[in-house]
Amino acid sequence: MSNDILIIEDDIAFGNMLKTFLERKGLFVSVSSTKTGAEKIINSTSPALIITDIKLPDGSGMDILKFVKDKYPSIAVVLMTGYAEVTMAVEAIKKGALDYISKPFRPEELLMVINQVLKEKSNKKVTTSKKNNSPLKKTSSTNYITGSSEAAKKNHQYIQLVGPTTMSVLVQGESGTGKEVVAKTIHDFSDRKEEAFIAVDCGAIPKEIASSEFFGHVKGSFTGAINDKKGHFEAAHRGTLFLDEVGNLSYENQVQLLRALQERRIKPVGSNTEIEVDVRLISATNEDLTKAVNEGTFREDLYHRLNEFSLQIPSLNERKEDLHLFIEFFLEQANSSLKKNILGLSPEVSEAFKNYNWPGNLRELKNVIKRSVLLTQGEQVPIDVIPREVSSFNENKEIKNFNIQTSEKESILAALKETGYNKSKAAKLLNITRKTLYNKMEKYKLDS
Ligand SMILES: Nc1ncnc2c1ncn2[C@@H]1O[C@H](COP(=O)(O)OP(=O)(O)OP(=O)(O)O)[C@@H](O)[C@H]1O
Repeated sequence: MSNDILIIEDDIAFGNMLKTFLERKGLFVSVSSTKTGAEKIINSTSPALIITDIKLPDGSGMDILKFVKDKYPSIAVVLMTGYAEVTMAVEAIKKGALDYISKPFRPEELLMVINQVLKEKSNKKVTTSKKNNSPLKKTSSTNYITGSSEAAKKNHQYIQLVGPTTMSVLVQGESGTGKEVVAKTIHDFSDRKEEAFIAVDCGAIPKEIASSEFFGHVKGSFTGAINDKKGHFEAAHRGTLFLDEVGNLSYENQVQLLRALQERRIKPVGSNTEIEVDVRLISATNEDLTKAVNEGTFREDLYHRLNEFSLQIPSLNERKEDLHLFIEFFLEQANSSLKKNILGLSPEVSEAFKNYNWPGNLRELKNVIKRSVLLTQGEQVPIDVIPREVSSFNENKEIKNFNIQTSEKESILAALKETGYNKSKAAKLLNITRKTLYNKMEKYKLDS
């Protein structure tokens, strides 16, 4: 596969501007303004990375994502989203997009995302391509911080307890909450830590080639099997196999997986010889597997086999006490990778971060911090470099649930009264920014 980039953007001038900028940085770029044109380019050149707008004249970025995930799962997709489309971007990430970038953005920001994605692609978990037999890689060891919230402390305790056992662990949580990091930490607490930790993205494996991916194949066993290939089970022998997005496995693949786990033996496709494997299994899912079991799409026996111990990772919104720790940690990481020395967030940014609901969880926080560090000139991250969806989250939010007041106006009045007309305190009580409070007071003609 090439290192080419395909930009899909219906604003032709903008697409060409990005192309010129990226080509000056030494990248090979093609541009398409339609979905149909883009699909032709993908079929003929198989780029490494696709950057697509969400709205296209003959379809959407989500269609492109689906097309790529079905046909070329190893191509990375990044979405360019408008301000109002963030929820869709988060949905896209759940469906396999690697990242999104909110418009308007500066070309340097896009370049940073591209470099990050291309770097991650080369170290990333084992995803499979129909075209090339990518070598199995160990994922690099990750830096892990525990957090100080009750939920974080409890989970850490569980990780330490279950780590040294051979129990299968099912890690559940929303996308970007750190499930893979938790899986790697469990591995690091086990006496398998010197052996391989093989991470497999089950959502990226087409079901037709899943058995060859898991169990390997011998040369000539099917068209395209030009060499013997080791499967993930063999690669993880004596170590840990991490199955991410396990709920995405087809029913047939679930049966094969269960058999391998029960018998502790696998047979590569086209071979007559069985191989013994000793693998500790950790799986992750961001969907409710019990629901899938009830609906009959996920095998109950496999579910129990995977779930000898389960961990529920809270969303970032549910662990806001940990936010400052992660901010500091990601800030330090960004400073060191971008060779900058940003000391912290300005008070406005701190406030905005606290109020925002972080639908993409830790991954979103890490990305937002990295981009902000890149764009910050002074010592503190100013409000104008953070994405609009974060800085103005509250402005669009209806004020709800403050005590039992019925209308927004009544809620504001009650909060003002309660705080002796101290606007900062009232805004805090209402969970909005001071600026929003002023706007709302003006709207309702409340004296300040
Ligand atoms: N405890 C932690 N300490 C430090 N960094 C973390 C921690 N948890 C997660 N991260 C960082 O947050 C990002 C998302 O984490 P990770 O990929 O593990 O999430 P995930 O839940 O597996 O996501 P997905 O469901 O999309 O596969 C990664 O860049 C990771 O390094």
